[in-house]
Amino acid sequence: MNARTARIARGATGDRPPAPPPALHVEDVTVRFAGLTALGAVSLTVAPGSVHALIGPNGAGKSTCFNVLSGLYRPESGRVRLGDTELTGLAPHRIAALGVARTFQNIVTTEGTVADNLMLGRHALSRAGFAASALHLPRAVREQRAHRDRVREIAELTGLAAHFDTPVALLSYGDRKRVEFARALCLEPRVLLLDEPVAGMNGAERARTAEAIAAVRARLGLSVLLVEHDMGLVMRLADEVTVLDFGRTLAHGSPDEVRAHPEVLRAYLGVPGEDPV
Ligand SMILES: Nc1ncnc2c1ncn2[C@@H]1O[C@H](COP(=O)(O)OP(=O)(O)OP(=O)(O)O)[C@@H](O)[C@H]1O
Repeated sequence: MNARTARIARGATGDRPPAPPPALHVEDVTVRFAGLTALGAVSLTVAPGSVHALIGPNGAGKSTCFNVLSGLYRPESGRVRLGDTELTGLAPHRIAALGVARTFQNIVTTEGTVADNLMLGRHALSRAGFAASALHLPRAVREQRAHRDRVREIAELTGLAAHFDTPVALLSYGDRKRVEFARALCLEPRVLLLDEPVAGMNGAERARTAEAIAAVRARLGLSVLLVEHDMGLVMRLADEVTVLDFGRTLAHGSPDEVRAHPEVLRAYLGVPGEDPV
């Protein structure tokens, strides 16, 4: 295990507070689908260590923006940068390796225990190699143990410790969705893209997930870009909010500024002067 892997296996934080991640810059990004402008010169910056929410009505372009950031779509024009590192046009696994991890709206986890699923999230960080692991060489055994310790810490941070050895198929919907969240964290990202993390959850599950996001942000110091329709959650967690509508930036500011913005009220409710939250 080299020094970097050892640090990651121990945990990104160690005893010292984590170094702040670089800012994530989206600059004038345009994506078109057969003439439809899904994103028209959209710009936003996720400040280091902040929670930035991306909101907007259905079809506004939020998922398209996530797909550009995670490398699934290549923009027609514009750039994405993590600090000085160009992410535009890189393959998804390269972007993940540079520290930008994402979750998806739909649950994909159905097999294995919570621990198994979180260990899968460590795969990209594993240095020992298949042969060394299969032969149980001491180096590989040490690395596996360090990864498992870290995975247990992440399970604690995300409220999954009690379910660590439980098959995911036996978990509630909310817990399974939180396994996806925890698995993305197992990559030790510097920026986490959360796509509707509480969609379909009941009130108690939403509260647990909101707590987990706040805990992760406070303890790991990473930046979060959050797409979510639950305005209560957005207003509670976000430092900054960008509002998209028909692929354009409608408003940007603090949750309070955005909540009072007349264009936002119009886009959400079709009437001025009412609160969307
Ligand atoms: N692969 C695609 N091919 C064609 N059109 C697409 C594609 N993906 C998205 N669009 C269109 O681009 C626009 C933006 O869609 P997008 O899914 O990004 O919106 P959204 O804000 O994420 O919506 P929702 O809240 O419903 O998920 C929509 O008009 C959508 O129909």
